Amino acid sequence: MTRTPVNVTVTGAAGQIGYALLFRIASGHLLGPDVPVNLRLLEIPQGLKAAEGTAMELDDCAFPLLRGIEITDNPDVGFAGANVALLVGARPRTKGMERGDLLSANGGIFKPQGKAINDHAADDIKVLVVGNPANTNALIAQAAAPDVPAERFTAMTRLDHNRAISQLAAKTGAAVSDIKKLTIWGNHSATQYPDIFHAEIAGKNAAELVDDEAWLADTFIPTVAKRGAAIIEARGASSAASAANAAIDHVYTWVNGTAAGDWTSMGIPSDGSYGVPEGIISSFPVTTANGTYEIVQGLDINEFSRARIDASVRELTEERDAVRELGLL
Ligand SMILES: NC(=O)C1=CN([C@@H]2O[C@H](COP(=O)(O)OP(=O)(O)OC[C@H]3O[C@@H](n4cnc5c(N)ncnc54)[C@H](O)[C@@H]3O)[C@@H](O)[C@H]2O)C=CC1
Ligand SMILES: O=C([O-])CC(=O)C(=O)O
Repeated sequence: MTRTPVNVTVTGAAGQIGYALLFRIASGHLLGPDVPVNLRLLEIPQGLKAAEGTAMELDDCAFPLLRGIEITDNPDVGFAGANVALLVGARPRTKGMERGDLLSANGGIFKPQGKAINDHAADDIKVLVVGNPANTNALIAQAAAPDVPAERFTAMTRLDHNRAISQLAAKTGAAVSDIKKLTIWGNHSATQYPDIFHAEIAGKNAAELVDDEAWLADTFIPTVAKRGAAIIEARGASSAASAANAAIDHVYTWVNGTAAGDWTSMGIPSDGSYGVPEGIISSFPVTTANGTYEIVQGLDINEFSRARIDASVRELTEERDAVRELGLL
């Protein structure tokens, strides 16, 4: 049986994450090795020529699963019939820009894109926002799409999740594949909280194995939370291949499910679980199955974790209030 191709829209397709992402989508890593895809590349007019160049290279790979590529600067065209949308293009913070300016500039991108998704995407649309500030950009897009179920709008904290697993593996000498049930809570920002209290290393509790709260507070958490800045410092550009890899992981897991005995981290609209105000897009531990996700319930949150979750959630509510004042919600 030939499968109907899945329409995948990528915004910011000519950027550095786009370049690391598109070839992996086309080779079957986003959805699976038997799922054909149509790519829609959405760029601003200045990015169209570079996107055309990338499309030429995609052609040159002769990917068996790639059934078509469309390039546009019109969101209504870019999201038409989209089943999966990866919102990567965003306005970066430039010198002298205040947070309010950044939120306002991104509102100008994510509000119209949310509306275009509302009006033109397929009924089963799944949205991942990568462009920063990812959680609040996802909230802006979601608010502009009242006809799409809110839970289809997600923000990427999978890069933080993967970074945390890697740091924990390095500290304990464990294999990455032995680490399960790690959680990123809150915002994709320096306030995020990587939580190892429920994590397991080869079946044993990670926090008990590490048994070093000073390392947790002074090394692990800041290393994970500030890894983006450290990459910029070292590379002279922000994380691109690892961000693209995390976007692939996020969507693959959402569509294909978490493994038994494990969970992942996704920025999702809060339902009020764990005292996180309903509606804000915050990272939680989630399990996925059949294209849907559920927050892992019943975890015991100790004082150490509570203070850090609350601090990151406070930042998210401040961002929500700021974009509300700007008329973006
Ligand atoms: N959530 C996460 O974990 C991570 C998020 N990021 C964020 O991802 C975003 C993209 O990063 P890069 O690819 O490195 O940036 P980049 O600057 O290389 O590329 C961004 C692309 O977006 C395009 N663009 C801008 N406005 C657009 C619009 N309205 N519609 C369509 N395209 C538009 C630009 O023309 C450019 O080609 C940034 O906001 C970055 O901070 C980066 C790493 C990790
Ligand atoms: O820090 C940045 O600008 C890019 C980013 O989000 C990350 O690497 O986590």
